[in-house]
Parts: sequence; structure tokens; C-alpha cells
Amino acid sequence: MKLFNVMEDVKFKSNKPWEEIKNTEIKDIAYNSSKCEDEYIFVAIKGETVDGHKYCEDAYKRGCRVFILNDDISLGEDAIKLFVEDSRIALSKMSANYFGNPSKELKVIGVTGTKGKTTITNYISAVLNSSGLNTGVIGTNGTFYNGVSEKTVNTTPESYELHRIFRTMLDNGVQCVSMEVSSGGVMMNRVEDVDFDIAIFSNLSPDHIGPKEHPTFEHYLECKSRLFTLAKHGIINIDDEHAEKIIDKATCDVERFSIVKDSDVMAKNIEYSKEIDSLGVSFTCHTKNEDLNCYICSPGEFSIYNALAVIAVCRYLEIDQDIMIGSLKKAKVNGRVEVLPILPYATVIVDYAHNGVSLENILQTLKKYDHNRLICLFGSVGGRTEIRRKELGDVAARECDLCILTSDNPDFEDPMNVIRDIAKSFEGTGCEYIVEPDRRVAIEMAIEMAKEGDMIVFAGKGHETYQLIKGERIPFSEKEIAINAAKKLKEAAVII
Ligand SMILES: CC(=O)N[C@H]1[C@@H](OP(=O)(O)OP(=O)(O)OC[C@H]2O[C@@H](n3ccc(=O)[nH]c3=O)[C@H](O)[C@@H]2O)O[C@H](CO)[C@@H](O)[C@@H]1O[C@H](C)C(=O)N[C@@H](C)C(=O)N[C@H](CCC(=O)O)C(=O)O
Ligand SMILES: Nc1ncnc2c1ncn2[C@@H]1O[C@H](COP(=O)(O)OP(=O)(O)OP(=O)(O)O)[C@@H](O)[C@H]1O
Repeated sequence: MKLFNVMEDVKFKSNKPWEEIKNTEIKDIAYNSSKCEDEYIFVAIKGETVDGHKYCEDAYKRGCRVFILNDDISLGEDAIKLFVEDSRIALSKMSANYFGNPSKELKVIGVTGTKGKTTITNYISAVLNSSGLNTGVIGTNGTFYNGVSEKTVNTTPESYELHRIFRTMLDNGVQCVSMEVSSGGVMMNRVEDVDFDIAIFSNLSPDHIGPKEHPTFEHYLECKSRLFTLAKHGIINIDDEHAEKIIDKATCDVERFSIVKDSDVMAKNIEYSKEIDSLGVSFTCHTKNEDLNCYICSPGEFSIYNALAVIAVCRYLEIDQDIMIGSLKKAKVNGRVEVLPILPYATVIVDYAHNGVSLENILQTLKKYDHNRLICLFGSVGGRTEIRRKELGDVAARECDLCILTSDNPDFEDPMNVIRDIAKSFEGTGCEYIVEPDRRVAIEMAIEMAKEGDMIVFAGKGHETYQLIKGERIPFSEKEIAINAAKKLKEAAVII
């Protein structure tokens, strides 16, 4: 490909004459020097940890001769230096050009918000795939299309990866992509050149504020709002207190959903239902034209919000209503409020809640269903802020009857250190707690101690299949351990 085509619509200044730039052939783009080869363009990014300009020499030694730079650096005479204002913005445009702007040929649905992104994107893909629209997913759980999956480092991949994934999906017959748009992804200009058809806002609460993330809550909100200037159609939860600010910034047309306010898509007649292998909610979805009876097999009010967002997408894309209702009924997401039907007398749930807000949400939701004891098994990630530990501890001590404090990705920190921090929240509360730093033993203990009507939540790991210990991801499957523990009980004839 000609450098000229890759640089279309990118503003730059250069150390070389236009004729030379115009005719230069390039093979690919890299923003990590270790990926560079002959005829590659190296994009030097000033990162959060290091300055990519430091690696230009490494890229040069590997055969790279075209450099996208913010600052001048000394390189061989034959190096073509293209100076841009912001290399992440340039990388985004260049990647879209290099892969032939695949997002323009796909229907791209972006979901943003503090909570619900993974759930909503997966529900959308389940419903659209059932209706015959081949739909891929990009998010925290990885990339999925046509039964193929790929792990991703970030919830919203770097722009180069993103356009590469779009291209692969498009070449393999994918028509729609349902993707998570993290605020970090927006902040780092990863989605700047994605042609979004629909943008969804689920909710907003303080999160991702701190070093290397957002300096303030306003900045966090600003990044979430940006998505609604990149899309054609916005779908917004107006029950969230920040919705109006998002709507004010939006340049797309806006469709509103709600449980309490008059809106385009509304839930009424809400009823909670509990079976041994599922927790769900039924509701009437009210729109200007009709009332639809819907059910979603995930508990609580937040599941209704997630479902309303999906229904609004289906309305916009004119998806058959019966197909939509039928597949919403069955839609499940790996590790998100997932009920394991392993004990005939108690409800066992695996969930990804790993901060105070989401743990409070899931625990309060579960309390609305008939139950005996509410038991929560959880820990908190090592080497990070103590605030998260306190928030998790406070919520669990307030909402539960019994907690089992254990490890959750301790990494380089002693798990007992983290547990001691969490345990402080239980002092002077009526909530009992047990300490078991080995998460496997803790899970087995929880299964063994379950009594008739108990609800047991394993919080924090969700879809993860590892435990991060001293920088290494050690294979760890919470579900498998729980299933085997229940099987052992059965074999020992404790369960008849
Ligand atoms: C703090 C942060 O956001 N880091 C992200 C960022 O890395 P960075 O800019 O810090 O990279 P760096 O390590 O400083 O390196 C700078 C440059 O030097 C290059 N380099 C480095 C070493 C070398 O030998 N050669 C070389 O060329 C690097 O490739 C890079 O281009 O850019 C990378 C590529 O896009 C991301 O993978 C990386 O995400 C890290 C893993 C991360 O944890 N990010 C979090 C904060 C994040 O983005 N989370 C959101 C979800 C949370 C939310 O809702 O906001 C997400 O979308 O995942
Ligand atoms: N709409 C919602 N509002 C509040 N909480 C939710 C909502 N949907 C799901 N949750 C809760 O938050 C947890 C995380 O949900 P999900 O993974 O869908 O959100 P996310 O936005 O992708 O989160 P993260 O940024 O942590 O990956 C779920 O396991 C559930 O407990």
C-alpha cells in the first residue's frame, strides 16, 4: 500500500519532499517497536508508562523507515519523519485507512456506561444473531464472531487492533458489531474513526478516576459523552442522573428508555421470578405503538434496563418482535449473574461484581427474591487502592448474613493483607465472616455449608479463568470448582 493512502486525512509536516512520501510503499503499521519489520510505519506514542519515541531507534534497526512523531528525534538520513499533533489520533485515522474503513460497511453498535456494557453487548449479539444478522462482539470478555474467539488486552482495543478486527469480521461475513466503548478507550482516541450507527448509554457512577485514568468525574463523563458525537442514533437511559448531560452533548438523534419516566421505550408491570436454575424478571415493554410481554432470565431492576437498551436497538434495526422476545428470554452472559444449577436446595450465582457499586447492586437485587441466608464469597485485587476494599467490605457487611473473605487476583500482595483490609468493615456489624485465603477451599466450603433457601454469590471473578498470582495467570475456574464440590456432596449422599 502507498504511504500516501494510509495518510489520507491525517495532517502532518515532514522532513522529506512530497514526491518521496507519495511514492513510498508500506507493508503495515506498528505502534510497538518489537512488531516492526522492513517497510513498516512506526507510530511513536507518548504512553502512560514510557515514551514511544524512545523506541524509534529499535524500530529503525528492525528495518522501519517511516516514523509518525510528536517530537523530533535523531535517526538515519533515510528516515521519513512525519510530524503530527497527536500520534494516537493519527494512528486511529491511519488504521481505518489501512484496513479500508471496514466500520463504514458494518452496522456498529457501541455501548458505554459504568455498568452493563458486557451484558448489553452480549444480549444484542444473541438477539441479532437469532434474527439472522451475523453479529460479532468486542469487549472485556474478548472478541467473538462465527464461533471464533480472540482474547483482547483492553475492553476497547487500540485503534489499530479495532480496525483489524472489523476487517476480519467483515471479510468473514459479519454484518453487525456490538462493542463495548470504555471511557479509557475514548480518552485514548481508540474509537475516533469508528463509524457508529448506534450508541447506548447504560448508567454512570464514579469509577476509573485516578492515576493513568480520568483526573476527575467530569472528565470521565466527558469521555462517555463523546461517543454520542460519533454515532448516528443514541439510546439513553434517562433514569440515570447524568443522562441529561449526555443528551446535551449528543449530536445524534436520541431515543430514551426508562422504568419510571415517560419515554420512547418503557418497562411496566415488573415481576420478579425465581427458579432453582434461574432468577428472572418479567415486564411489559411499552412503546408508542404497542405493549410487549417480555422476560429476561437475569435478576433485578438493572436487568430490565439492560433489556430495554436491547429492545430499543431491535426497534431501530426493525428486528422481528417474536424473535427478539424469544431470544431475550434465553440470553445469558458468561459470569454475569450466572446461576449454577448445582444444588437442588440453594441458589448459587457467579458474578463479576468487583467494586462497591456493582456488589451493592447485585446483593440488593438478590435480596428482593425469597431467600434464607444471603452469603457472599469475595476478595479484592492485590496491589491496588484500599478504597475499593473498604467499599466492598462495607457493602457486603451491610447486605449479607454471612461472608467468606478470600483471594481475588492477589498478584504480588499477600492475600491476607487484602483480607485484613476488607475485614475492618465487619467490626461492630452483625454480619458474620469466615477467612479462607485459598479461593478453591473457600468455594468448596461455601457449597458444603449451603442450607435450604440460601443464596450464595461468588463475586469478582465472573468470566475470568485464572487467578493472578505474582504476575502469573494461574488457571482457575470458579464454576468448575463449584460444580465438582456439589458433585462430591452428591457422591457422599449428602444430597439425596
Ligand atoms: C494505562 C493505559 O491505559 N495503558 C494503555 C496504553 O498503554 P501506554 O500508552 O501506557 O503504553 P506504554 O507502556 O506507556 O508505551 C508507550 C508506547 O511505547 C511503545 N513501546 C513500548 C515498549 C517497547 O519496547 N517498544 C514500544 O514501542 C508501546 O507500544 C506504546 O505505544 O495503550 C495501550 C494500547 O492501547 C493499552 O493496551 C494500555 O492499556 C493498559 C493495558 C490498561 O490497563 N488500560 C486500562 C486503563 C484501560 O484502558 N482500561 C479500559 C477499561 C476501563 C474503562 O472503562 O475505562 C479498556 O478499554 O481496557
Ligand atoms: N445495567 C446495569 N446496572 C448496574 N449494574 C449492572 C448492570 N448490568 C450488569 N450489572 C452488574 O455489574 C456487573 C458487571 O456487568 P457488566 O460486565 O455487564 O458491566 P461492564 O460495564 O462491562 O463492567 P466492567 O467495566 O466492570 O467490565 C454484573 O455482573 C452485574 O452484577
